[in-house]
Amino acid sequence: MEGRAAALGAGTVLNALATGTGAAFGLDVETRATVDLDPGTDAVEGTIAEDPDGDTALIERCVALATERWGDGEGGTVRTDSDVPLAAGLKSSSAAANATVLATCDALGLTVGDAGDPAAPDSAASDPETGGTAVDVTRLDACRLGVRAAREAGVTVTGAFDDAAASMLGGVCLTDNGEDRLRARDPVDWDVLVWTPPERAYSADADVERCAAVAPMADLVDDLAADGRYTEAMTVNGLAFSAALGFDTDPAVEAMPRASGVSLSGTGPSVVAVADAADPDADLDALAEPWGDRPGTLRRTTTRNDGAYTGDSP
Ligand SMILES: Nc1ncnc2c1ncn2[C@@H]1O[C@H](COP(=O)(O)OP(=O)(O)OP(=O)(O)O)[C@@H](O)[C@H]1O
Ligand SMILES: O=C(O)C1=C[C@@H](O)[C@@H](O)[C@H](O)C1
Repeated sequence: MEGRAAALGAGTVLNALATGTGAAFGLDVETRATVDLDPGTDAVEGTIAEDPDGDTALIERCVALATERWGDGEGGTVRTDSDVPLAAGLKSSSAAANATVLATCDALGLTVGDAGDPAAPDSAASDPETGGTAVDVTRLDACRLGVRAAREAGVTVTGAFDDAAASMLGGVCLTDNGEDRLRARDPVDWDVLVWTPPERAYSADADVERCAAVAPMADLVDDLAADGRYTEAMTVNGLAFSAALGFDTDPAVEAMPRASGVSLSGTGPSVVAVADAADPDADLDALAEPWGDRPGTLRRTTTRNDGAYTGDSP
């Protein structure tokens, strides 16, 4: 019983650590999971290809919760391999959890889709009565199970349903992380430049009190995002949370004349700049020059609106 799936990394519009409301958008970087279920055991053993000594508790918990919910409590093995760097602010834990839950569904022979989720991308074709496709598991349910696993594994502060929804569904997802509720989802088509400094920052270690202090700015970012002004929202978010978490704001200042929006992603350290095709001033090639002089890596990518999938391709 082998199953495979992949889920997206994501960038931040609004960090939820101040108010519990967050927003993130799917990036064209993937984490893939392969799950092999064994009905003869309930033990799960995980491996992270890029980090053989990495903590596998999250992905092991994802398999256990998924077989408990949709299978017969089978154990087995799970392996992730990823283009999303760990602890870099690009939502590696959300991508790993989503890919693992979906790969477990795939191994159980379940169909996964968006039936019955009005906010999800293909819900219009979801009703069997009207000729749509019936599914066994919705992607949002799978996403919520991964968030539960992340809370139980202690790798998140709020549950990070914003990151998980963007990783699972693609597009910009605005969420209430207290209730694991998707408030809004919007497709976006941006070019993206990501600068990842050499250091790493685990979300679970972030200074939550400092983040709470910038709650009035988070409310402003929420208002901008709710109006669909995502690029301005992310720039305000980046300035506020860089200040709260002690990150340099110079990369953002360098980006502002050359990007439609720029933000510290998650709890850092990556900084993500986006270029909207309709913005005549955005020029990520020009931004790559000053950012390229900084230590660390530069990555060019785009947004994705399709999200996570089972099997080997979307
Ligand atoms: N590719 C992966 N495969 C398996 N587990 C992972 C993977 N990435 C992250 N994890 C799990 O999630 C934990 C937290 O990782 P990390 O801090 O990177 O997640 P994050 O909160 O999404 O942060 P960031 O947004 O900075 O990437 C890791 O210790 C590990 O247990
Ligand atoms: O652990 C968490 O709850 C979070 C971590 C960061 O990625 C944030 O960007 C996100 O909004 C919430």
